Amino acid sequence: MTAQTLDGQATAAEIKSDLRTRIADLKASGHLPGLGTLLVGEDVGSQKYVAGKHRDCAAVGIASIQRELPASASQEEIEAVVRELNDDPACTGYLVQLPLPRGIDANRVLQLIDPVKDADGLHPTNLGRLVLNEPAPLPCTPNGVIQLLRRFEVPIEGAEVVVVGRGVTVGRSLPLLLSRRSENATVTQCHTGTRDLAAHLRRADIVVAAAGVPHLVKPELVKPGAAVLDVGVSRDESGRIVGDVDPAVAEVAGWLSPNPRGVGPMTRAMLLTNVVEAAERAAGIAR
Ligand SMILES: Nc1nc2c(c(=O)[nH]1)N[C@@H](CN(C=O)c1ccc(C(=O)N[C@@H](CCC(=O)O)C(=O)O)cc1)CN2
Repeated sequence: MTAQTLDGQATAAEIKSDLRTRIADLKASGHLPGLGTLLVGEDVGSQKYVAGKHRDCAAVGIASIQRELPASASQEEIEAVVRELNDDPACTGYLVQLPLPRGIDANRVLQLIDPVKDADGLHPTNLGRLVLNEPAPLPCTPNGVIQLLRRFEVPIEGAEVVVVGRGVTVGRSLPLLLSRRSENATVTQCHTGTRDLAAHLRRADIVVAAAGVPHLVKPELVKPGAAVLDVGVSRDESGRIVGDVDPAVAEVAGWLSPNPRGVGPMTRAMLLTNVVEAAERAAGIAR
């Protein structure tokens, strides 16, 4: 068997093309969406991701507001920029790029973001809304995973899903999304405390690997025909991405997301979607 590729790059391009029309409608009604980013420090990966987000904005017609601080910035300096972005009317949605430098209380920073402008869906109010099943901006990578599964018609209803990882941006909220009535999956969350990861993986219909452990998911751990999504990002000596999934899994799986060009571009497409939806809400445009 050779797995069907869950092509995130192509899917994200389709989503962006749909968003262009909505952005044109917003602009025609005098509402210009603007995405703000705050990048603290010089992490090369984070710089790349933020640059990609602004490239996407330029491509679809969203205005960009880029704020940067050095790695030495204090908690107070970071919080001051967050307050500025809250008050800036040109910035209709924004995010603070994670991770923040060591010593910074990221939760305090996230809590300061105006929930209405939370483009990442990571503000505690919006995560709480997700728990309560109320409308809220959805966390970008988890929503990107769901959209990729839906668009490639991977059966989710009733599926046994294993999510490996419990980080703030993916692992914590993905099980919440997958277990909503609209998805109806049965989800097992695995992490470093899981006693027999192999046993969980072998019975999964869908595996989402977001542990940050290179090639953690090997072909012999995957049920034939399963869908496998590779979210993990590690880098080799030359800076190339090494995912959580051994590429040889393609010989066993029914679907496999490449890495790069799988879930990463979908994360960015979902961010743009959140910005457009927030601008539409502000403009009173119902969808
Ligand atoms: N505030 C946030 N911080 C972080 C998030 C997040 O959703 N919000 N997620 C990750 C990083 N991330 C988004 O910020 C992200 C990761 C990967 C990509 C992407 O497009 N990757 C490309 C490859 C790019 C490369 O060559 O390095 C791909 O997969 O094809 C976009 C965004 C942590 N921080």
